[in-house]
Amino acid sequence: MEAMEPDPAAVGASSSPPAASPPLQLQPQDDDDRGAVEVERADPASPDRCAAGGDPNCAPPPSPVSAAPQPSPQQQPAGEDAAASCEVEEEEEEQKLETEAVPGEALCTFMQEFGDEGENPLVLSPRLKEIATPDRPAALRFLGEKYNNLVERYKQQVVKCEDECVRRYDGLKKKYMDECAERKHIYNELIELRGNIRVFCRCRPLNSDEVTRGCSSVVEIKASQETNLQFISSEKERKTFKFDRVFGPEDNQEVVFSETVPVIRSVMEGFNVCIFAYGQTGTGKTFTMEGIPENRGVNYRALEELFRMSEERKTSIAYTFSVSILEVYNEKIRDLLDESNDPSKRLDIKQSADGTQEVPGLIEAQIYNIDHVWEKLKFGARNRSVGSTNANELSSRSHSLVRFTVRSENLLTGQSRRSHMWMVDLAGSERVAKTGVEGDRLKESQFINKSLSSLGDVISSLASKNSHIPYRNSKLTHLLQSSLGGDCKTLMFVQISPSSTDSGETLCSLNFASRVRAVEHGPARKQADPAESLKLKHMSEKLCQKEKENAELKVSFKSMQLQYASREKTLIEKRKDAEQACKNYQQRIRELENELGNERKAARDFARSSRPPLVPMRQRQPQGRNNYYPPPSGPSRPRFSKAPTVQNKENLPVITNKAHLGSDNNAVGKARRVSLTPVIRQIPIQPKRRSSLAILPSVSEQLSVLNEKRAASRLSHAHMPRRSVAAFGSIPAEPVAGRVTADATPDGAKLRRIDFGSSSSKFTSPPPMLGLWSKMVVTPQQKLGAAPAGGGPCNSSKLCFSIQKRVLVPSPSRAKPSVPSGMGIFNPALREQVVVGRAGKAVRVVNNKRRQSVI
Ligand SMILES: Nc1ncnc2c1ncn2[C@@H]1O[C@H](COP(=O)(O)OP(=O)(O)OP(=O)(O)O)[C@@H](O)[C@H]1O
Repeated sequence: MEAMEPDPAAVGASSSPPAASPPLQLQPQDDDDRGAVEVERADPASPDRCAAGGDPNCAPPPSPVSAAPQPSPQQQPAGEDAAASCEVEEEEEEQKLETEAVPGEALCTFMQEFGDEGENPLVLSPRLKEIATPDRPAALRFLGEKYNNLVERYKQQVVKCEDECVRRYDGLKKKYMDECAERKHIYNELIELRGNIRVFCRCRPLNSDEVTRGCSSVVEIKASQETNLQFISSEKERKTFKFDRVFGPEDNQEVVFSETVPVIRSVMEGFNVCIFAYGQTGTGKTFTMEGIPENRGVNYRALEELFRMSEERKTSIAYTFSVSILEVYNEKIRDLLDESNDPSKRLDIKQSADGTQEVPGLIEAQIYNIDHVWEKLKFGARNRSVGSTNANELSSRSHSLVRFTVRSENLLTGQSRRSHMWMVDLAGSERVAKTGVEGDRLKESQFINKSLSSLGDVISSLASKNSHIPYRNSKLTHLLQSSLGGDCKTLMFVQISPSSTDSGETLCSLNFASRVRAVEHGPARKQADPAESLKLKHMSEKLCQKEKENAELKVSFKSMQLQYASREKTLIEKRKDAEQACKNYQQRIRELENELGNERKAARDFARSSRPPLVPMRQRQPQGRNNYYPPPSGPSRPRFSKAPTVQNKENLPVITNKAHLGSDNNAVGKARRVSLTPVIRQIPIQPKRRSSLAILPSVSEQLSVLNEKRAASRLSHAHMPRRSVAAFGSIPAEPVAGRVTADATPDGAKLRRIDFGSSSSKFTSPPPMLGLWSKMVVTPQQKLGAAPAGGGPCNSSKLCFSIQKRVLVPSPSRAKPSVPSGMGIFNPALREQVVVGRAGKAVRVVNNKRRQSVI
């Protein structure tokens, strides 16, 4: 037989199993096996403990033959005694026996087969019997290792699966919770939209008395179905009721409150809320609403929650709370916070302006913290009418109502709200016969049943949407009017007993609750503070008024806009016309200026050619000092607006009337320094001028006017530059007073013949200087009334006057008139002379003989 060397790696691997998995302790299948296991335990470090087959770390176990130490002849002691040689022989014999009895081939085959194919040790374990006894321990060790590895692998797989399962479970659970929350949220929204009264059903546990009596439960509530309840009317018959939430006997106060809290929170948002408990006597109405000191009910927890919320929101909303507690006992309202407990005090229900029911005179106590409110609740509970009945030791004999008022003011918007939360613990419906009441208790029961019956009627009417709801049939329904059919959120607890002895009442209560649940009273709405509402009402009225005014103003504004638009259009057109006219005028002015320039030029030329002779030398001033020149004989004479005043001259000559009128012309020579030379000044041409020739006085008028104005006489154009401009600048195109000729000169010489041609009617200003000058030179015959050749006597004299006004040098104010009115005409000395100009005391005359001279 070929000896098998032990593989150190296989040995190491087999000798050190994973720490996490203790080696499987195999139970021996029979005595042989047990012996093998014992061998295994006795020699744990045996090199035979190796794996083979599929395990690469395991090599086939060494053959027992090869593994067994072979005693060499040299190792044997020579000359030992007989006993020692005997022992050795025995050992050798045993080893020989073992080697011969256990062939290692079967084990190797087993291991190979198992290692190659066998995954499941149990499949091959029956083959252990085929293996000879000496090989069994090794086979068992091998199998044990295999088991251990497998178990380890399974364990890892299980852990992995567990992790996976936990993860999936958590995900599914979260999804489920989310779905539930979503469903509840949607359902609540639906309920709010439909305005249903929410109904929670709570079933109390069987009490000790019922248990003792062996009463069974007629109610079945499945934990998985939170909204369903099954009423077992008989063994075969079950009736299912559906409510918004069903609480079983095991549900405690916290669970109940956690479902109630969303409704309670609404009161902080400004909704009116009403929570009431209904049910047979002794079913736990007071327990749910008030609770017991060690296990508080909805009232106390709700107020606690409201105070907590107010504290949480105090930065944005300021809340104030007040509480009123009353009871309806035998159809009378009693104020439970009234310390005087005056029985004569009568309280009644009145409808307020905003349509809600109020109890005037009801005490409304301000509360500031939860301890304070708890005191008030305790005080009210102490005053409540309770009595003992067969059904309940402390049976409520009245309907108890706690009204919690929340006033809020939004600190950011200033909006105020006032909302109520009613918490009602109704008296229990009871069967008189069952409760065994009489006397006062019987009377109480009758009142209780009557008011509960009224409540049932109201609910029925609401459910069937009757037009008339009999709220006023009882104090209870009248008080709860706005809660049952109004715009508040209503929550009803229907309390039931599970006992089979109360099955009739339980069924009644469940039917009633189902009807209540079907009532739709429209969606709730937020309540405003009545004072605030009044203020808002006034404001809205004012707003309406203002809106009306605004609308009227808008209409008038629109019409005005239209008016302005049309006026603007007209004005624009007018302005365009005016601009056009102005342009025309300017064009015309330019034309006239050109004409004037031409005429001036012609006049200058003409004057140069036909200048009148000067006066004799003796009468003339020295040439160097005489600055007087006769006026030009034509329109080319330069324009002047202001002649130098006489006052500005030195050696003002004093010309007396005598001198002036005398025949001696020497006196005239003294006015030598008076300059009559006109100052040339460019005067802008004004387009629009009034015609000075439009109205001219007659000769007599001229003279009188001249006398009157003589004291302040100045050249008219000096004072009225516009007139002078008009006189010299505006030349009518058409002759104003017929064709003007210069035939009226003393010698009949024709100075100038002016034909104005056509002209605009707007330019009917005085004729130009040329024309005027021709008029100025008047013959004595003309003075005496002869009609001039051009325009007749009147026109001639007018022209003369005009020319005097415009051309004459202004005389100083102190100077006396040089020519008295009319004197020049009738004085024989001056008959031949015609005054044509005056400068102070100097008078320019035209002499028949000398033509022109200065006196
Ligand atoms: N869910 C509950 N868990 C434990 N005990 C309860 C529960 N409900 C009611 N009880 C107990 O049942 C008894 C009667 O309850 P309770 O006085 O509240 O009934 P009730 O409906 O108010 O009766 P009544 O109409 O006569 O006033 C009390 O002792 C109360 O502790």
